[in-house]
Amino acid sequence: MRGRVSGTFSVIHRDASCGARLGSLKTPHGEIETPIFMPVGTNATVKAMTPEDLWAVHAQIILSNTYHLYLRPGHRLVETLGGLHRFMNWSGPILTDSGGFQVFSLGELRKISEEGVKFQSHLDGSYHVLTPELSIKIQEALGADIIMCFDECPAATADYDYVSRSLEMTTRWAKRCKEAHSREGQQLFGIIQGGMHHDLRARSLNEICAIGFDGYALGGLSVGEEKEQMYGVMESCAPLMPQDAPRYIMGIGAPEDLVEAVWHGFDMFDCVMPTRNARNGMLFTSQGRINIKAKAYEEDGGPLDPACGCHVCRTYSRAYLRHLYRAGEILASQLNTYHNLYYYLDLMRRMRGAIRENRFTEFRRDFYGSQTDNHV
Ligand SMILES: CNc1nc2c(CCNCC3CCCCC3)c3nc(N)[nH]c(=O)c3cc2[nH]1
Ligand SMILES: [Zn+2]
Repeated sequence: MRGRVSGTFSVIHRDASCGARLGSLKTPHGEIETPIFMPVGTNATVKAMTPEDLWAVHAQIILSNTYHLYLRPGHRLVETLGGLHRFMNWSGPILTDSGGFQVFSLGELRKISEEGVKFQSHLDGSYHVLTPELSIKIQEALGADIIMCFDECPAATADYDYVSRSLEMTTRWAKRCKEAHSREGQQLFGIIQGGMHHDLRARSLNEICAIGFDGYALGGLSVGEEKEQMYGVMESCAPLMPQDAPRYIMGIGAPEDLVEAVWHGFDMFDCVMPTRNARNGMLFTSQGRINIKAKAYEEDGGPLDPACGCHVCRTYSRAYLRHLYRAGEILASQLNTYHNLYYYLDLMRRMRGAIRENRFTEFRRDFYGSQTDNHV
């Protein structure tokens, strides 16, 4: 099975007790230490965070998206203005998703064919056709450091035959993406589908790896399946994936999912949870998740998370954060997002430390013990 195409990723250290590994991924905009969480920046912004805030919470790489930026403001405009890095003033690495998943989760009417996906914009109802070639052209115009193949992510309810036929089309699309990709220095990752069926996953994995990409993603997860199903796919796919290429699981996940995936040997993750939950007052802490709007915090002068070293936890009280949230203040989104991203990125930093010291299995056991998930 062919490994990666370019030599930008290296495994620095493996924890002998499990699949966890420490890696380094070089990009034109800097080097990424893995395992790493990638904050999601849908419309060329990580909502409620300035680039300075992102550096302060130790973000290394952020995500943006073909679907959103193609529809607004348009990828050619972003290209004319110097590309996405210049446009949003983010000088670190950027990864863009290929848009297929968003067409299915956001677009209104959509029709899938061998050519690509015809859809109606969720913004103004205009009709568009997104093809593998156009997706690659958009991502090249945006100037991301890592771009994704255009794929189909079947619904969790799709039956075996549908998933089987879909992965075959995703493989044909992956070949077209690799053909269409010509931007030097920009890495292209392949996406493995196959639903929750281990035989289909192995087939997709072998087909995608045979084409050869700079990195490999597990798609088709975190679409409403049971955790056991998600973990089962991780467990069966990790050993089959090239050892010396980055492994990215798309759309994952909750903190416990990240710990599980790193334990199995995955390197890169993205999820809207830390940013979206922050705006809804759902905050992650060393003792589990808390709902800051709860009355229990009305007179709580203590820090959000005593174990967190972030600016928010060193400066504001839970009572103040609750007040801001109930008052609908913009600052509530800013401070809550800042903390949640700091928590996620600090969790990744602590996992990297545990791998480096060969104690990741203990880290995983202690982590599950700490998350009382009190949901107050
Ligand atoms: C949430 N669960 C989930 N997400 C998936 C995603 C999206 C990953 N996040 C991308 C960001 C989303 C917000 C805008 C910026 C890009 C998936 N993407 C692709 N291409 N294929 C999947 O199978 C695929 C599967 C996914 N499952
Ligand atoms: Zn904090």
